[in-house]
Amino acid sequence: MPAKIHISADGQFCDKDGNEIQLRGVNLDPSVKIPAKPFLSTHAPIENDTFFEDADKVSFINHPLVLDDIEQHIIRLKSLGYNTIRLPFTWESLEHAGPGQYDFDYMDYIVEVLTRINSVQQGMYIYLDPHQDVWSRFSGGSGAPLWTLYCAGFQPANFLATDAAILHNYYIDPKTGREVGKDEESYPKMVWPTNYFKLACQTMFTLFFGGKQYAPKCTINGENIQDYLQGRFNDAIMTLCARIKEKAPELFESNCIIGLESMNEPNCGYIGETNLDVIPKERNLKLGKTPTAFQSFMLGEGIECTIDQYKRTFFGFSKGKPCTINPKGKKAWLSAEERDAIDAKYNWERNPEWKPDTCIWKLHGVWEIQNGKRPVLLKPNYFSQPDATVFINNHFVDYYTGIYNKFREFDQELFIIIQPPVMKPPPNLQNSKILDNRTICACHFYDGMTLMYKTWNKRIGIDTYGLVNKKYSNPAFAVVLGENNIRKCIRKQLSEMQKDAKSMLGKKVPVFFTEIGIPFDMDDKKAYITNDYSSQTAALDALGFALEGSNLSYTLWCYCSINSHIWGDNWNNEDFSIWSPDDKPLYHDTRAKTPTPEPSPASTVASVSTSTSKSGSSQPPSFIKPDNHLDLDSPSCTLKSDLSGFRALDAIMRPFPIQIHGRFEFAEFNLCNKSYLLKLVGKTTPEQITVPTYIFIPRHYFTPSRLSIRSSSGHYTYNTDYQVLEWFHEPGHQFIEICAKSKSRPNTPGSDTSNDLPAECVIS
Ligand SMILES: CC(C)CCC[C@@H](C)[C@H]1CC[C@H]2[C@@H]3CC=C4C[C@@H](O[C@@H]5O[C@H](CO)[C@@H](O)[C@H](O)[C@H]5O)CC[C@]4(C)[C@H]3CC[C@]12C
Repeated sequence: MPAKIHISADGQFCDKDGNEIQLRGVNLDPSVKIPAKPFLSTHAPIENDTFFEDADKVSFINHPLVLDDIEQHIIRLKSLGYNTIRLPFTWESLEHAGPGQYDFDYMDYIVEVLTRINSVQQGMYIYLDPHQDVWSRFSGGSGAPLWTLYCAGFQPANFLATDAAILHNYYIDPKTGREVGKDEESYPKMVWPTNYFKLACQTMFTLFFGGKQYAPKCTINGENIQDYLQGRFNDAIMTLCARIKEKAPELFESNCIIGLESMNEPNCGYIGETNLDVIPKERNLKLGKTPTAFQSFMLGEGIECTIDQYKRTFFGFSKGKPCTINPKGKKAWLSAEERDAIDAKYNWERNPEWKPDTCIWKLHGVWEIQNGKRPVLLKPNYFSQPDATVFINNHFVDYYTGIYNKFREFDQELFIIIQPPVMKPPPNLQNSKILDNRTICACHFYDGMTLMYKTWNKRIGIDTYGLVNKKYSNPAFAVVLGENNIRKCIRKQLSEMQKDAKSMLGKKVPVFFTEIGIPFDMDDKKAYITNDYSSQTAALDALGFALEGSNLSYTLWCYCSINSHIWGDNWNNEDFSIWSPDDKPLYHDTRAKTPTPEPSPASTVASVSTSTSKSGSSQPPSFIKPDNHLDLDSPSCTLKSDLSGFRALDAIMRPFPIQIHGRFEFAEFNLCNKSYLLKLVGKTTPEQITVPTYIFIPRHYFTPSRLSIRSSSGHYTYNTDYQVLEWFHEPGHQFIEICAKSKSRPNTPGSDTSNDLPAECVIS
């Protein structure tokens, strides 16, 4: 059973004795965004209305994983040294049939998934993520059930005609099953987040967070839609938590489930928009059809509009030819007849003032149609706020208070992970009742350049976090030149995100990167043919370098068991999975490529003591043995843990301190010369040093007989089963440098052989 995770006084994860620990792992798995039965990836064409009509009958069982495959996936992840899983699930998967009609079969399947993960060797730490992207599948992403859109009065079947959302499914030719047109013309790369600025998603978030303030007429069964939606969402999450506790309480007792995150990437909707008649100057994502808010209200009411269109160019996004959209009589809103049927189905009674067939923003006097034909924007500043922090400190806090209270009623010891809007600091919660000592702050990081261009640009980079948070008077100042500076800039961004989060929540709150990752389909998917993953390796290594420099825990986005070269993660053309069954045939064990080690020179043989579990060496927390009978140095040895299928493995597989007997100071893994440096402040223990610092030293780089270690003090044991170095060091400032010796380069650069060898090192 993995040890319980504690939080130290300076906001680091630690064990009960205050030894710092790191959480590393993946988001498992993005397939939860789409139904499994029928299999409705975003490349399933929408041929007729069954997409909508049957949305209440879908099942998500088998997403995230097919039960029988769980063991192999978890073992594979453990071979990377990973100890943590972020388990996304969607509201839709729990409550697709209608409000309060839960899919208990799916919940029981999730219980089984958790149980099976927990039974693989010593299990994993798992936390739950109520995931969403741009509100729901029906508005171009994932998350909420279809009925939530009906609840707001929308007719999602008309989102295409009114440009209320852009859905990948509409860009698939039903005859060929392939995408129509060329990428940039039809469904551009990473166009799905533009839904955050379209009518459907922007309205849903405004209602969810600010319905009471902005849409007081929208009440359902006597409740404002804000309370109705938040209530249903929180109840669904808590029903899942309660079901897990009822069916498998041991998952909580054995430290398998460590906590719950708040809603993934919450969004402010229209809240804060100062002028609905223009595209906000500060919006840095403009791609494809880009209506202003007012234009999207008009389109939603079936009024023809000519709107801006943007293209991705070398210099960012530039305006192309405007485009005229004619909804041809269709509206994004339910007709009276349609709404009556929906209301009868879900037992909804709406405020009589809430007219059907009408834009709710027109209903609230934001705009009107004068003389039966002229649309006029009456209140361009309807959603405007005195300053940019109003949403986060009020609307978001109100929502977070709801889930916080419910979760704390359920459990006081589990972590609650607060997730602010993406790339933005959290609310100021110091001295607030909803900030306790089991709270973690979630951050997500994606490098704008890598994400939007799907390439690793070594020459030009952008300070994405600085840009998003308007830290520059001119966006040109956010540009960085040269790979080294780009790497340092990413490192600086993560550390600033951490600093900003701590300045809002206090230094005692740990910062956890619950999502960070890269697209693997870089350079027009060249690597899938050439097996040259150097761009991906460089991009991922830059993230690894940034994370380890600040001792940041993280779960990579993502591991997708059903990834394919053609459809990526089966969702909106994304391809972020660190592993793909389609990459298995491309795999060559890099160890096999390195020359068979020569018999080690006597001095090296004396450098590290290796042990297996049999030797009685203690077991590091939450770590597994890949295989019991592994003779690593036997020429015939192939790693039993199957690494085939990992992409950019060189950058994913990284040494890291699993548990520090003391405090972290600095770490850096150098991929080029395969060296790892760790600096720490060792604990002052009055008695003999008996507790080591555990460092994950992957065999992928470091062959036990070729380890070269230099340190400021102490002695080591290398546990080959776990790939873990146990370093018994002195108190105070210490360092350790671990290198993989090669035949041609016997010593660490800058050090001679004698320096390589610490006072006490033995190989058994
Ligand atoms: C010169 C460049 C073109 C400048 C780029 C500026 C902006 C376009 C980008 C700056 C920040 C970007 C956003 C950062 C984070 C995002 C969240 C992300 O969602 C999660 O990521 C996964 C992979 O996409 C996804 O599968 C998960 O479900 C999500 O939880 C989606 C993209 C974005 C909104 C990103 C968009 C582009 C910037 C605004």
